[in-house]
Amino acid sequence: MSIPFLKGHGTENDFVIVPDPDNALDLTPAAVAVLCDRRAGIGADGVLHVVRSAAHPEAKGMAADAEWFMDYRNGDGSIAEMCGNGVRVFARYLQHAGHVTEGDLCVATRGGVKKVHIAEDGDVTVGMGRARLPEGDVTVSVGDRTWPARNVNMGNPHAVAFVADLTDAGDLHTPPPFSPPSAYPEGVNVEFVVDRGPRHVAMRVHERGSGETRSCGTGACAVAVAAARRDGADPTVTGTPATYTVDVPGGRLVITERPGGEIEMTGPAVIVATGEIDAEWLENAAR
Ligand SMILES: N[C@@H](CCC[C@H](N)C(=O)O)C(=O)O
Repeated sequence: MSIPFLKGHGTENDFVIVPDPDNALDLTPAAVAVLCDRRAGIGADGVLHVVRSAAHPEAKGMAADAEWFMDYRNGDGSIAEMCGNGVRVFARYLQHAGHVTEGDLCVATRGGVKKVHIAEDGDVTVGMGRARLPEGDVTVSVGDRTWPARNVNMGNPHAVAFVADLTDAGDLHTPPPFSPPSAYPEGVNVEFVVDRGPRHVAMRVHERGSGETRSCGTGACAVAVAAARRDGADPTVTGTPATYTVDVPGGRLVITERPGGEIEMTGPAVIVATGEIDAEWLENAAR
């Protein structure tokens, strides 16, 4: 028996996409981890499990507003509240599969219903909601160097540190330690950021549950908000939108914070392959 899958990415944040409209698959954390394994499996930063909202216990309540639920999983099998690049790739999959056409649609996520726009030029824009900026001093470290970090919550937690050079972040193979240890009881995504020009920054990220990735959409939004506040821009106070260009190792994202605080993220989303997973292999490998 085989399980259809697709492979896609958004600014090289890559995903195995598993269409499962009726939520019939038992996609255990171990199964997700082997699918994402870059040597023993297909390889990806995470899995986008595509389920009809009405068929998923966590999404039933959103079914009237969004037909499809993005059941996102990190590469280690853990669950995250939200994945910004994932939503763009999810929308591209829905278009690829003929479930939607260009234009506006809604996607249910654990972070609520997200409005998406698929543009003619190939870019996909997602309404990411508002950022929360919990108070509290946090630091992140690499080796014997430590930086203050801004706490930004985009539905999932981020610690944003401005550094002099992106190589300061080291190899990012392991999660950068943060302090105080109680700051993120459920772990955190850590972004290291440098300035590239006016309202233009570049970042690297260590993602909770996936390691260093080539891009993180929620991370880019957190970085844009942290940079705006550092630069004295707060659209929720001034009523003037703030747009930041955020370069990631895998490409470029454009983030706009609107006067009401709503954040929009625009970037590419690509389907690169379709295939079949050997169900017997998956069952054995995930034991
Ligand atoms: N790559 C994602 C974020 C995925 C979730 C994250 N690793 C977490 O655990 O919070 C994005 O594009 O936002």
